Amino acid sequence: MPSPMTKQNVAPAEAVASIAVASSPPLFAYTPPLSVRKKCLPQIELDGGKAVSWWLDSMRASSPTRAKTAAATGPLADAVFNDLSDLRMRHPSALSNFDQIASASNGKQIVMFLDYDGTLSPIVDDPDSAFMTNAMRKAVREAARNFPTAIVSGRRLDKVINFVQLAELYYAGSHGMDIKGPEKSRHAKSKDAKGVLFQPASEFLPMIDTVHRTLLDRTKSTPGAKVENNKFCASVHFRCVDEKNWGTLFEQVRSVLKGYPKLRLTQGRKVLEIRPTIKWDKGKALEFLLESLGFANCRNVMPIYIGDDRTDEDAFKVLEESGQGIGILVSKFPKETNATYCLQEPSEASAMTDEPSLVKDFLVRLVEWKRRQTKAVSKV
Ligand SMILES: O=P(O)(O)OC[C@H]1O[C@H](O[C@H]2O[C@H](CO)[C@@H](O)[C@H](O)[C@H]2O)[C@H](O)[C@@H](O)[C@@H]1O
Repeated sequence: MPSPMTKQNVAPAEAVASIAVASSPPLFAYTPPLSVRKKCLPQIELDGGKAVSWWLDSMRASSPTRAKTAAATGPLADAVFNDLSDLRMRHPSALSNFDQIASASNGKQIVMFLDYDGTLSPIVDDPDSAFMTNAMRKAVREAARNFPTAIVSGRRLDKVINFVQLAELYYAGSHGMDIKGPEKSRHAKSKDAKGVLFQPASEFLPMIDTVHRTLLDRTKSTPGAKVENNKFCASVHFRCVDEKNWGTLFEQVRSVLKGYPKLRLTQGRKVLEIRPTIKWDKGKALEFLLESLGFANCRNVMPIYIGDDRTDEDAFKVLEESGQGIGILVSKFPKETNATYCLQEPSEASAMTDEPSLVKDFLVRLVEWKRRQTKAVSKV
């Protein structure tokens, strides 16, 4: 059982130094497959030697709107396209292979974990306008009626609850550092799960608050930059910043972080994220929730995690390493991933179909399948 934050789960000074901004590659940046990187040695340093240029490359590659934007053009773009078919073979579509997922889940208790941005809501320019549709809300509500369901987000808890507006869910905000369960749960096996509340980074609250204010001030000269206070972490958005100013913005963020060795920098979709160095992430949150629900060391449980971002990889990795559960990556483009399946292969894509609507289709199908199973069992 993960314990509340103690001195032991704060990364030691050496570990902090090893992930200091100036000397490390980005943790959650889009990384082209090795075959691509080898072909592009002049553009991307494999030894991580030039940290700032590494970060800038990865800022350019984050959240591509077209595959070619991720890879620029020329040999890198060609190599990305050549790797596409290989990645598709390794991470097939969760919808086209639904029967496989259903048969693996047969007789097991599904526990559903859903990321928010880019999974339940489409990616939009303004983070405060990332609303989910009513149809998606209905699909999530139905999922929660049939399976224990948790939203695991980088957002602050109150904001993500406000977007989702469903009382019957478990929520893990701030990349899993702020966990809350429903007052009433029809699913919890363990009575501890009701109203579960866990904040492993609570001692960082004043620090993040100060850093948030300093970032607001330091980045105000960069047009389009947006700083978001996610309670136990802070986000600096560059989606609306002109690419020619990304270097300046990165330096502004780096200059603030220099004073805080207990914070680290990671990257999501067109966003730099400042987080405590504690060993806690979406993967740990998944383990914590499974345990709180009473499914620790349970062989007949099937956790399914759906997410689109680098931060979701921690959860995919936990599932992959435990050999139990299914990770589903939501992405139009090839990415290295620990997920087993993907949603939105090019064959599923159309101008009218965004990734979240495929997530909705998957949830609806899973609920229908579960209902059929329950009916069949009750007839016997
Ligand atoms: O873990 P998530 O629920 O996926 O949250 C990750 C970050 O999502 C939000 O930013 C992203 O979505 C925005 C709205 O579509 C978009 O404008 C931005 O570029 C994306 O990075 C959120 O604003 C961040 O605080 C979360 O950390």
